[in-house]
Amino acid sequence: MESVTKRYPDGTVAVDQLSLDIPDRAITVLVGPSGCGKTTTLRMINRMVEPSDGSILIDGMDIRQQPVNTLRRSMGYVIQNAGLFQHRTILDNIATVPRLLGWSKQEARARAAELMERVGLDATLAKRYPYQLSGGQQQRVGVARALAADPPVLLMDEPFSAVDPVVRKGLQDELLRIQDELGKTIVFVTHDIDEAVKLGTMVAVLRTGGRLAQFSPPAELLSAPADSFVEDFLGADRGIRRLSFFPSGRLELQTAPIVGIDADAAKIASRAEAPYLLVTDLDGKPLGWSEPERLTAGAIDRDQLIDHGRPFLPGTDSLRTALDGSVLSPTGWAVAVDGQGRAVGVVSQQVIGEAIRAAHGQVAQDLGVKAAR
Ligand SMILES: Nc1ncnc2c1ncn2[C@@H]1O[C@H](COP(=O)(O)OP(=O)(O)OP(=O)(O)O)[C@@H](O)[C@H]1O
Repeated sequence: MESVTKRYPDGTVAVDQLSLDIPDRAITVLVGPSGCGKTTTLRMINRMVEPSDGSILIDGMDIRQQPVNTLRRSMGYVIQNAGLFQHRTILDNIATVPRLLGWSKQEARARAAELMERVGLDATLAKRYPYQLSGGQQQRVGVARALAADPPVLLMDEPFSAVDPVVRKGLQDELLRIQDELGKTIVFVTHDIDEAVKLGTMVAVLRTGGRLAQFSPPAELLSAPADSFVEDFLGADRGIRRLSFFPSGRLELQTAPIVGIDADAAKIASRAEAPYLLVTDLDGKPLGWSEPERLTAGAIDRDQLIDHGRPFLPGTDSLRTALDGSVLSPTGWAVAVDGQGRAVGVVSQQVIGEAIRAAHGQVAQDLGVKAAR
């Protein structure tokens, strides 16, 4: 987008000289307060709204150089409340665009069935009508319909705003999974900064009047908000949320404080220096903490153990999850597990704190290098 401005006939400037370099095969999120011009920006990309000034290029070509129908066919469009055709079955809703493109009914329905599976909809829903589906299921249908003709670009306007937080999280995870498989160029509008940070490869924060406040990867947004508007918009627990982008894989784990529930007296005695021991079942899965002097060899009482909090997977989970585990555990130690849930080590809040400080230092250094360039 090159200096794109939209002035509506009544004089409202919805978007003001917006320039954005939207990366392909990634998710770019437009976020900002109500009325800041997000929807207008999105609709200018598929020419539902024409810019008053500036130009929009895709792969270097001005979008005005091709017929509007050709342009729109290359772009799936998903809106809040899915916007499904109420009188068509789910399968036919999804098959709409392939049918418009001249596919046979059979081909279009086969494609629709494939997409239902891809977006996590059970095949038994195919014959139902939209009103017979939950809000979350309807949104999945909306996504499947937008993907039906396999467009390279997907425009999504607050697609998950109308569903409850749990369903919303499921839809977000599903979108990330689908994106991993399909690699579309997605422009996603939301007013929810957490959604933006979770989904975006790049996040454009807009302020009222359609002006760009910041355009950054989410980790950078959280680390270095451009000004007080962005900082306020990011909210109070920015520091904690930022930890989601720091990996936990390099945390130094201790294995000495781990003992099996069948541990004998000698073993318990050999570990007595640790303030707490993590007791595991015979498969190695964590059961809880205990102070070594409280453990009776051969007869460890599960009911006496202290809750071990939520374990984390080193390498997969972030430092935020590790810290959360340590905060939830009354001992202040977090438990690391493998994919099977077996304890592979434990780590203290102090060590996590050191890792956080090191990660902050690294980010500051990276940002410094970038600023100097
Ligand atoms: N057709 C129109 N005519 C005049 N003004 C309009 C028109 N459409 C939108 N606007 C105005 O343009 C501004 C931006 O609207 P837009 O819908 O793009 O914002 P938004 O960021 O998507 O808002 P929301 O989060 O509330 O959906 C608002 O002030 C809005 O009132």
